[in-house]
Parts: sequence; structure tokens; C-alpha cells
Amino acid sequence: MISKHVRKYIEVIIWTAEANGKGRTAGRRQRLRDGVKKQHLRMTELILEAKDAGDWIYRGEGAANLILAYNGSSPDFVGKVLRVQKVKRNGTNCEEVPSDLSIHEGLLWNGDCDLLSAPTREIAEHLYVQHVMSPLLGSNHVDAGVRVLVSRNFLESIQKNVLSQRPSWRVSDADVNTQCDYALLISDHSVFPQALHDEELSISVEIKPKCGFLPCSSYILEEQTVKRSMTRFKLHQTLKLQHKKVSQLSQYDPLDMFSGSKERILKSIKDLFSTPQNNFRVFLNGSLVFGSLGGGKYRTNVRYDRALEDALKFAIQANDGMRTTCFLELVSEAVFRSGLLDRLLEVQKLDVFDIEGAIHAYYDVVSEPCVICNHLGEDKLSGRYSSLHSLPLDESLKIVKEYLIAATAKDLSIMISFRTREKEDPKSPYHVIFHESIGQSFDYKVSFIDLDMKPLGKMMHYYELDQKIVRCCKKIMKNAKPIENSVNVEEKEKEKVINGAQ
Ligand SMILES: O=P(O)(O)O[C@@H]1[C@@H](OP(=O)(O)O)[C@H](OP(=O)(O)O)[C@H](O)[C@H](OP(=O)(O)O)[C@H]1OP(=O)(O)O
Ligand SMILES: Nc1ncnc2c1ncn2[C@@H]1O[C@H](COP(=O)(O)OP(=O)(O)OP(=O)(O)O)[C@@H](O)[C@H]1O
Ligand SMILES: [Zn+2]
Repeated sequence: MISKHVRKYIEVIIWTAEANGKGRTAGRRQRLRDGVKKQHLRMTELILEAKDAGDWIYRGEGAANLILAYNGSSPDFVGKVLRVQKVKRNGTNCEEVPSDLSIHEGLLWNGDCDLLSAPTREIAEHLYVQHVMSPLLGSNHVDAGVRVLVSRNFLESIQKNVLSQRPSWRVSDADVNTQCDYALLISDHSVFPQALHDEELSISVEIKPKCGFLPCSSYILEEQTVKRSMTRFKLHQTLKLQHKKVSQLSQYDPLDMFSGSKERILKSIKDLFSTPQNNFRVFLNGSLVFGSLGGGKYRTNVRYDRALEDALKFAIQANDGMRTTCFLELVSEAVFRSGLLDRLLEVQKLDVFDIEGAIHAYYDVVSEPCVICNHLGEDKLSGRYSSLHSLPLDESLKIVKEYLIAATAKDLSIMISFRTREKEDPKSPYHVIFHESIGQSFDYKVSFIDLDMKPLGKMMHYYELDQKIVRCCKKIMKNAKPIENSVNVEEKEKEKVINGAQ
């Protein structure tokens, strides 16, 4: 029997086909999809083949993508990076990458954008950046990129060429997905598109700010209440330390970064500098000069970094030993002035219900019995989640959709690039910052990167990780010695987490 949601999905497909002036049959639907695929292919005539691989060098990577910078001379690629999909390893084999949106994802992303018409998941993900995230964050600060065709041989050569530069834990986690037809060509946000002069230097920082607010959903259970007073980032640190994903707790607190206060923003930038983990990097003309490539396991607690101080020599005219300080001030001023974190915070706050609420809506979206209610022994009709389970489908879809959009916003990074300028140019498309103590002006630009759609199938993972994080913190609180002289109990609890984990 077809569930009501699947039936709705089929209706949506038919609706989409009708809206495009096509008919109702599966054959016509396929032709519609093929047409859209061709249309997407036509958008780019660029094809990368094995002979081109030597022009692309390793820039960095995250969990899902590998980023290559262009080192050749073709005007089509100068100033661009190539974002190549990775595939998770499963032992010695690679996991299957879903080629399509699932039926329920189709339901979710139908509506205000044309994701459903995408013939492949990759195209849907590209449309998601263009039509969902970019309007929310500001199209001036987002480059969704264009899709370029890549041959299997190109990807295989890239795979070989970059292997020695990749962190070994990333290599064992995932590999280049050589089955992909496309890669994304995106502006290289660490440089400026048009240089003012030949020796121009561009210094850029990459910040992964993570979630900037404390949840206040009424669906958070009492035993999880620590989530209301400590950020997800701080709580997660304890688990990461236990799993040796980090070597020490980060000093960074996202609440400072998102506070809107100049002083607190500067504090957060200094804390990121001290414990950068995968949340802070600095590039000089696209080359990493501070932080770790590929993310993760940066070991030292940094108070002073010679390499960064030296790299800043040509851009910041301050005495030796003072350049890093001036640079961190410059970064915090740009964060403060751009106002972009306020905008980002609004998008993160689309997560109104917290995973403890959204997970119930998820089970209604996928038309499955709610595992959480079953486990908690909740009677769906009389229990605390009954209101969620009795929502109409459209509202359940909205909750889950907004949860996933917020998840993208909690995981993205911001790149801020600076270049020195002698005098203000009224025609310059960039904002200018004047740093008083060194008497220098800088152009700066801010971009968002990594706006990937989060798969609907990750909802249960989100729920389980949330539980695991809280369990780990509570265990540490329980084992830690009581702390004398703390003013209130909540502060004591927080301190226990921090001290206990060190
Ligand atoms: O769950 P989190 O907060 O640890 O975030 C994951 C990130 O971990 P982080 O804590 O920032 O080091 C994680 O980053 P790393 O791999 O740790 O560098 C990914 O960004 C992951 O997203 P995806 O699986 O690539 O779509 C992120 O997963 P999502 O939660 O954004 O889906
Ligand atoms: N457009 C860009 N310009 C310059 N550098 C970039 C750009 N896009 C990505 N990078 C660099 O490549 C790294 C990895 O890219 P990205 O964050 O897109 O990977 P990911 O696998 O999607 O990350 P995640 O682990 O969050 O899923 C970034 O941390 C950044 O240093
Ligand atoms: Zn439930």
C-alpha cells in the first residue's frame, strides 16, 4: 500500500511536471528530468581531463569534499578552486553515494525552490545552495559555483597527486569519488579577483563559528538541561577530547563570536587563535600560514606563532611581535562591521524545536513509528510529544526542513580576505577598514563557504550524537570533585565539565 506521504510525493512530481507544461506519465517525468540534466550540462562547457590534473593543487578538505586550487594560466580557472566530492571508505571499499534525493527528501524540498526537478542529488545540492541558502545569507556573500564535467582519469590523477598532502586520518576516512561526473568551480575566496598591482598580497582567515545560541525548546528533557546553559560547541569538546579528536579543550566560545559586542568578538578571535582546531585558519595568497590543513587535530595551544608573524610582515606595518595582535584586531573589526554573523544567527535559529523536538516531526515525515516515543514509553496521544505528532504533514515538513537548513548554517565557514590599499577608491566594490594604531587601510570581503544540504537520513544521527554529548558531559560532572566557592550551581556544573575533562 502506498503511504499518504508517498502519494503526496507522487502528486508533487505530477504537479512539477504539469507546472513545466509536461504530461503525467513516468516516461514524461524521465524526459523532464533528462531535459533538466541537459540544461544543467549546457550551463558549463568546461571539461577537465587527465592532462589538466597537474594544474590543480591541494588546498584543503573537509569531511565531504576536497578543495583544489588552480595553478595554471587558463582564464577560465584563474582565481577559482575546484570542489571535488569525496566518498566515505567502508573498510577497503567505498560506500555507495545516493544518486538521487530520497522520496521523503523530495517532499521536504519541494515548494519554494525547484529542487525536485533536479535529475541527480548533486544537482539538487547545487540548487539548494543557490535557492535556499544564498537568499538567506545574502547572495553577495555566496558563490554557489558552476558545475564542470570531470573525467574519471582526471579524478584518478588528482587522487594520486594529492595523496601525500592529505592528513592520514582523512585518507583513511574517505577518498576522492572517482565515479562523479562533475566538480564545482567556485571563486577562490582567499584572493581578490582583480589585483590592484603585481605584488598584491591577500591575507585571509577562515572561521568555522558553529552554533551561536543556546537552545530553549520546551522539548528538551530535564536530564538534557545542561544544553540550555552551555553551547553545543563547548559540550561537544568534552566528547571530542575523550575520543582524541582534539588534544585539548578549545577556549573558543561561539556566544562571544555571535554577541555583537566588539570586545567579545575580539576575545573570541584571540581564543580561536589560541586553540584553532578546525575553526580557524589563516592563508597568505591562498597558502596556509596558520592552522591545520584538512581540519581537526591541531595540537599546540598557540600563544605566539612565528610563521604567522613572519607571513604578516608584508601586509601589516607593525613592530615584530605586534603584527599578529594587529591582525587579530583587524579580523574582529571586520566580523563586527560586516554584521554577517547576525544574519547567520537568524538562519541557525530556524532550529526552534531542537533535535529533541524535530526528531518527532521527522518520524511523521518518513511515516514511521516514532522510535523515540517508543523508547521513552510515551503515549503519543497523551505524552509530551503528542502536539508534535498531531501536526499536519506540512508543518512536520517545515520543522524538519528548517532544522536541516539551520544545520547547514551551524556547519558553514566564513572567509574574510584583506588586502592593503593606499587610499580609498569610491568605485571599489569592497569595504575598507582603517586600523588606527598602525595607520593602514585594508579592503576586505566576506564570503560563506560549505553550504551543503544535510541529508534527511542524518536526523537519527543528530539525535544520537546529542544524547551522547550530554551523557559524556554528565559523566564527567559526576566524576569531577566538587568545586569550592562557586557562586551558583549552574556555574559549578559548567566548571566541572571544563576541569573534569582536562
Ligand atoms: O555534528 P558536528 O557539529 O560535529 O559537525 C560536523 C563537523 O564536525 P565539527 O564538530 O565541526 O568538527 C564535521 O567537520 P570535521 O569533519 O570534523 O572537520 C563536518 O563538517 C560534518 O558535516 P558533513 O558530515 O561533512 O556534512 C558536521 O556534521 P553536521 O552536524 O554539520 O551534519
Ligand atoms: N571557495 C573557496 N575558496 C577558498 N578556499 C576554500 C573554498 N572552499 C573551500 N575552501 C577551503 O577548503 C576547505 C574544505 O572545504 P569545505 O569546507 O567546502 O569542505 P567540506 O568537506 O564540505 O567540509 P565539512 O567537513 O564541513 O563538510 C575549507 O576549510 C577551506 O579551507
Ligand atoms: Zn515521538
